[in-house]
Amino acid sequence: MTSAREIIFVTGNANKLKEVKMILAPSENEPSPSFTIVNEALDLEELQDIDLEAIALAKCKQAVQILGPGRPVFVEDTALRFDEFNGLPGAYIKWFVKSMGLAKIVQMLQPFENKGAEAVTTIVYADGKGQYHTFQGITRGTIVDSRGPTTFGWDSIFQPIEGKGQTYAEMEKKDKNLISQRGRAFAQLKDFLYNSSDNQ
Ligand SMILES: O=c1[nH]c(=O)c2ncn([C@@H]3O[C@H](COP(=O)(O)OP(=O)(O)OP(=O)(O)O)[C@@H](O)[C@H]3O)c2[nH]1
Ligand SMILES: [Mg+2]
Repeated sequence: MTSAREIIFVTGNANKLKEVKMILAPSENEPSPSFTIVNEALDLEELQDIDLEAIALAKCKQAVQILGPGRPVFVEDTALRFDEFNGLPGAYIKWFVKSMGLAKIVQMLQPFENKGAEAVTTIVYADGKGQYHTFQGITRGTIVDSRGPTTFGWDSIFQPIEGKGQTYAEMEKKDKNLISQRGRAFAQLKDFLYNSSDNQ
């Protein structure tokens, strides 16, 4: 029996890792994949840019450089774009959450009627043969006063349009994964990895 090929997910974010493992796992009637996901919690430098694909690609190239070529690796970068702010904070949301806290982020939109936002996850996968592949998922929603546990980033202030009026933080993980930007982006990576062993 040959052992499963390892694919490395480089992230320092335990909440992302948990969701991604769930999303990439085989569903009930799917055979087990020929790979396993392993985590490397490298602290990668992040490009300061508006271009989400450029940020994720730079992150992945850095991971390949650190881990060495020939190993399949992926990273993801997640942004929260406010309509009223022409897409900002975008990838900078991490620093807004860290420095200001959720209540002040909600307050930033108070003068405006439009509380629309979109969550975007951009994945870059390096296939071990020198090719980079990009996948992106988007979920639209509204910024609301914090509801639910505040254990993951801005989950408690983002209410997806397609949910049942709940914030991400109030939803069961499996329900969040069905409609989330991460669920959508990783469904594409899953398809790509499951449908050809050449891709690993
Ligand atoms: O409420 C949330 N629901 C989500 O679904 C979600 N996904 C990411 N985030 C947060 O948004 C920033 C992204 O920054 P980010 O992509 O650079 O991540 P990170 O630096 O934490 O990890 P990584 O870069 O090592 O993978 C970080 O503050 C994350 O905590 C989320 N918050
Ligand atoms: Mg990061």
